[in-house]
Amino acid sequence: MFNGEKINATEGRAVLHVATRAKRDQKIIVDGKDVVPDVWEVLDKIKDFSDKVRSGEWRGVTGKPIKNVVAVGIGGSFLGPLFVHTALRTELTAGAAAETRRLRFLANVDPIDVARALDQLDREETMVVIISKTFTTAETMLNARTLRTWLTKKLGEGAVAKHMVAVSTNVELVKAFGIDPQNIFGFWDWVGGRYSVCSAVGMLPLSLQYGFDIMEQFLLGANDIDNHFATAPFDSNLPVILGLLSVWNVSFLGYPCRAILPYCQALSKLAPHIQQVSMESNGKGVDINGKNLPFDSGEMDFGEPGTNGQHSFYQLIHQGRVVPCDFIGIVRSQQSVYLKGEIVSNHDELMCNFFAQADALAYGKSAVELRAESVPDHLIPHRSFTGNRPSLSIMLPELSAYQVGQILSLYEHRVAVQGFIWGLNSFDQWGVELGKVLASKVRQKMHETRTDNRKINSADAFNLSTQTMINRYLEGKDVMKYPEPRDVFPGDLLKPKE
Ligand SMILES: O=P(O)(O)OC[C@H]1O[C@H](O)[C@H](O)[C@@H](O)[C@@H]1O
Repeated sequence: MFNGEKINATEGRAVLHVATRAKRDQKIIVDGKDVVPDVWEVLDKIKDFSDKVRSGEWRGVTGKPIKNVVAVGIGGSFLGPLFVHTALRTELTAGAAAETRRLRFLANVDPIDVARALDQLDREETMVVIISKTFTTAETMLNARTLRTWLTKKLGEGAVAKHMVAVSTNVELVKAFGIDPQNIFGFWDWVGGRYSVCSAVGMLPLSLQYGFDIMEQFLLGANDIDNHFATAPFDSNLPVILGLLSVWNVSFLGYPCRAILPYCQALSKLAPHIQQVSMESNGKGVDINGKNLPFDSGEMDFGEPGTNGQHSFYQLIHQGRVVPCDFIGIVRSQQSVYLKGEIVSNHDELMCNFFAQADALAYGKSAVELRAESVPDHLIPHRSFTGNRPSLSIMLPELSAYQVGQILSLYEHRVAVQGFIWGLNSFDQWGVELGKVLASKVRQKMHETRTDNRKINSADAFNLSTQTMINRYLEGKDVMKYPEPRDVFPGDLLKPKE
């Protein structure tokens, strides 16, 4: 991976997200060329651009400074940046740097997400960053067209140059969309979408919100774990140890789930991000050579911050199925509350739970202990805990941009280790294609039926259940035939004043 070899064999690509956070003086070679200067050319451009926007030198088309950013993207062009943004919002330095600025994300093609992303935003003070590696993803492109209309309807066509920028590897399509080539922030096909948060995908919107200097700390944290992964002996190499533990739990003990349980609200979007990193990478049916795997690969990830999860699904984890858990705790919290009269601070209280849960899973509670507590015999089976349930705990000294970069890199490399051991390609994602193709067919038929004012029939060649479902959907619409497009935004309906 680090040598720039094309280990993503099915797409003929190198896998070098580590280059996106390389230090200026590192050398990383792809096809005989050092790519680190290219990485820094884009990072320097991001610094320059974000400084201009944040200082108010860059203004919107009506002369107002830009205060809000809407980042439009989905999958890897959304989850990583959302994770980092959520992690930094309440960190004191980052929070102060963001002042009154707002960063929103628009991922889903659902118009409800449009309404929520745009709620309360003044177009004159808003910049839209379209993030798409391919610039062909259907959801992102419709959302990009939607926001272009939202801007130009009120501010005129000139708004695009001042209020829309893009992050993509596909410069030609971005230009065709109408975005000024100067306002394109590039990256490369050797950065996988789900591994792209350290490229312009994350660095541009997050630098606009927090400033480049803070985001550079995030890159340094990721780079620190990259170096550790590349150089530390296996018996003290964190991604290797974590990856081996996962393979042991999944393939040897037969526990295919993993719960990611940060005792830190700022890490509430870690699990959704790692779901993509892990499940899109290692959820494969064949090995690197295309042969059926003789075992189930991948793990099913889910998670919620502690202590919320304790009051929800921990019941199953303690007494039902065995689910290996990752507990993540922080020594010094981003925020502090300590009330008079309480015996511990609020963060200590949170961490007491962090320590308690791992113990409860490991040691459980036996019938003997329950009897000693005078629990009635008939309740003893219900109140017993088997113990011997695996978990691991990671504790970080604090959670600032640097540690956020460390956690990101730790999980990315752990997933790669698992994929290497399972012998599969962790860097392609052919499994997402079929649904996209079928959605295109449905889109075409939906257009035809609603234009021709007719229902789906057997000639449309859907299976009977899909045909029935689509027709039931069409019956429920106010009008079958399409009304004239109105360019009305859900946000407009929510906020008629603007
Ligand atoms: O960045 P984009 O090209 O728009 O891709 C966004 C997402 O789309 C696909 O469905 C892939 O499965 C993801 O890996 C990718 O992150």
